[in-house]
Amino acid sequence: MITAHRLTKTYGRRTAVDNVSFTVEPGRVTGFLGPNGAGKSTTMRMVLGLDRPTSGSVTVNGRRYADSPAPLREVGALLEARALHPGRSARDHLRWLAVSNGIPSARVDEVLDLVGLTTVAGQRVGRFSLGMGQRLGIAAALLGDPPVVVLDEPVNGLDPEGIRWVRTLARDLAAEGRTVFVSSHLMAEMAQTADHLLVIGRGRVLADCSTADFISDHAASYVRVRTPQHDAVATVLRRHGLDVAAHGGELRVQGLDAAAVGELVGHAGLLLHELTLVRSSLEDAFMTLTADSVEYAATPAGAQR
Ligand SMILES: Nc1ncnc2c1ncn2[C@@H]1O[C@H](COP(=O)(O)OP(=O)(O)OP(=O)(O)O)[C@@H](O)[C@H]1O
Repeated sequence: MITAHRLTKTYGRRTAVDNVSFTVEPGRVTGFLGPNGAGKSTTMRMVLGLDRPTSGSVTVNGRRYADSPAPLREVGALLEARALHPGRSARDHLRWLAVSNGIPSARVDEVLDLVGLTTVAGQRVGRFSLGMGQRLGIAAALLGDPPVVVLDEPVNGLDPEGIRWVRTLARDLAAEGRTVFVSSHLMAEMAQTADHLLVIGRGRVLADCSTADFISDHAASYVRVRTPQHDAVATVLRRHGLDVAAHGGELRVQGLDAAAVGELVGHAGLLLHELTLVRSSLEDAFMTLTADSVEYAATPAGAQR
């Protein structure tokens, strides 16, 4: 379990992480979501003792990571920046890590196999693609068979097969009872991987809830109505207290499900050409939630004046 209590990190006058409290529970995948610059990496670095909090604290299984006698056996981590010796082979890189952490070298071949790098284990890592580097980073994270796994943007640079592999791996690790904390700026990807979501923007927690609750709370829906009797239908629906907005040739209706909207229109003796429940995508929900906290927002062309 990872527990952060009023965790804060400032760099000069900039507050990267602002009074953040959360727990990451074992046995499930917790997705750590936020737009670029939200403070995800800084938080993860503090979890791993690589950055010192300005105030507040964070513990892993009840103690600070820096106080752990065998860190690699306690927490496995993949961080965004890769620090690899380019001339070393993948196997040598892992062997070196294993030896320096008192892990039997037989474990090296196990993790190479687990991440699908066995056939290229003798190649120099300097020639690895981004995706192979990510796999090697994950192999290193799993070397100590740790109960807590922290992955910062693990799907960066992976192809669709690789992305699916990371998703399955994260879920398998959680199913084994481990604490799995995975960051991403991709909402849709996280929705498929994580059981629980921690969403941050500008260093603050915006949501801390199950993925299912996030979807039902934030992914708005409306009923699309197409009718040749546009104005009459809008009047009837509004008279029943529904929120009706005209968009081009369609009406967007909120407040009742599609069947109930259809019945109201039918009872009024009016015609319907289309009745569809439209859900906004999760990506839209995430953008709406974090809109005020995006560090580098593009201004739509023409909106500058
Ligand atoms: N070493 C540092 N010195 C100064 N500012 C920093 C430092 N590290 C991070 N920041 C700032 O802190 C804020 C949070 O950065 P962080 O990298 O944690 O965000 P992030 O959510 O991981 O974003 P990304 O997905 O872009 O990596 C940003 O405004 C960033 O510019």
